[in-house]
Amino acid sequence: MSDKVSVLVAGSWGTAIASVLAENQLDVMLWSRNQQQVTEINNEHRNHRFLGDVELSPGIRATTSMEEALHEARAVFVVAPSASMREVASQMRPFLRQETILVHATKGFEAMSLRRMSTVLAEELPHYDPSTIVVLSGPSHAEEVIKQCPTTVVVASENIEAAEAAQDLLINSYFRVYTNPDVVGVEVGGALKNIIALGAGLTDGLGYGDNAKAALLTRGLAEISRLGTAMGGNPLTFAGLAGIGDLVVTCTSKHSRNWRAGYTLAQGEPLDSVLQQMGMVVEGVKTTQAAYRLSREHGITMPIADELYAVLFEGKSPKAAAQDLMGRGRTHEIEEVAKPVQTKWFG
Ligand SMILES: NC(=O)C1=CN([C@@H]2O[C@H](COP(=O)(O)OP(=O)(O)OC[C@H]3O[C@@H](n4cnc5c(N)ncnc54)[C@H](OP(=O)(O)O)[C@@H]3O)[C@@H](O)[C@H]2O)C=CC1
Ligand SMILES: O=C(CO)COP(=O)(O)O
Repeated sequence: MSDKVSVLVAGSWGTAIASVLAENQLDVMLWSRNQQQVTEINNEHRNHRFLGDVELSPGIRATTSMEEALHEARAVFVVAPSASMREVASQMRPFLRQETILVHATKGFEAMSLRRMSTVLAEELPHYDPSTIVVLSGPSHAEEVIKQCPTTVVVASENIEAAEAAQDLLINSYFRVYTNPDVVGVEVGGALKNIIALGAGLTDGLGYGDNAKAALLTRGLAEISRLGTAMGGNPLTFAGLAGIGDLVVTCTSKHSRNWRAGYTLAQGEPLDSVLQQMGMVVEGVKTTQAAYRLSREHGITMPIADELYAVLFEGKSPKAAAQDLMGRGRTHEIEEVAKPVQTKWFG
C-alpha cells in the first residue's frame, strides 16, 4: 500500500497534523488554495503566516492541485474551517476513492444547516461509505504539536477498523491516539467547547478570577453534555479527551484563538475588529449561533451559551451577562446534568 497521505488545507492545525504524519515517515502532501503558501512550504519549509518560524519537515510537499493531492493517497485528513468544509469536500468528490481513509479534524457545525462535519462530508461525497469516516479531536493546540510536546487525541468512527487505521498513521512517542466509536459525541464536544472558551476569555478579561473560571468550565461541561447526549452522543465521551480534555486546554491556554477572542472582547473591542485582528479562524462565534438554535430544537437549557449569544449578537454587556447567570433561579446540580435521555449508549 502507498505511503502517501494528504492533508487538506495548510492552516495551523492542518500543518501540525502534516508534521506528525511526516515524523511517522509517511509521504505527506499538503494541499492549499494559495500558490504563495505552497511555494513557501516547498522551498523554505515554513508556513510563516500560521506557524511563524517553525521549520517543517522537508518530507512535506505542498500543492494547489486537488487531483495531485488525492491521487493514490492512503489517507486524507481534511482540516478546513467548518465554514469551508462543504466547498473543500465538493472539490474532493472527483478524486476520492473508497479505499482512502477519510479523517476530518474540524471543530464546528455548518452554520445554516446545523449539520455536523461528518454529515457534510457524507452529503458531498455520496460515493464514499459514511460509516468509515473518522473524526480527530481532543486537546491539541497546533503550536505545541508542531514542537512535539506530548499530546493525546481521540479518533472516532462507527467503523472501528477505520478508526484504528487512522490511529496507526498518527500515533507516535509524543502524539498518543485513542479510539472511540462515538462520532456524534466527539464532534459535538469538540465544537461546543469553543463557546465556553470564548466565555473563559471574557471571564479572564473581566478579571473575575479562578473561582468564576472553574464554575464556567464545570457548568459549561454540563451544557455540552446535555446537548451532546440529546443529539445522540455517549455521555461518557464528554468526560474524555473530546469533552473535558479539550475544554480544559481551550479555556486555559494562551494559544487558544477562542479564549483570546473572548479576552479581547472583554476589553470593549467590537466583535468584527476582534475577528479581523485574530487572522485565524475563531470557530466559537458561529458555534454560539448554532448552539442557540440546536438547544431550542432539542429542548435543552444552555444558559451560558445563551448569555454568550446575547453578548456576541445582541449587544449585551459581558458584565450584565455574568450577573444574569449568577442571578438565575435556584436549581439542583446533578439533576440538571444527568437528565435521563434514551440513547443507543444506555438503552
Ligand atoms: N489551530 C489549532 O490548534 C486547532 C484547530 N482545530 C480546528 O481545525 C480547523 C481549522 O483551524 P485552523 O487550522 O486553526 O485554522 P487557520 O485559521 O489556522 O487556517 C485556516 C485555513 O483554512 C484555509 N481555508 C479557508 N477556507 C478555505 C477554502 N474555502 N478552501 C481552501 N482553504 C480554505 C485557509 O486558507 P487561506 O489562508 O487561503 O484563507 C487557511 O489555510 C478548525 O475547525 C479548528 O477548530 C482543531 C484542533 C487544533
Ligand atoms: O481546538 C483547539 C485545541 O484543541 C484549538 O482551539 P482554538 O481554536 O481556540 O485555538
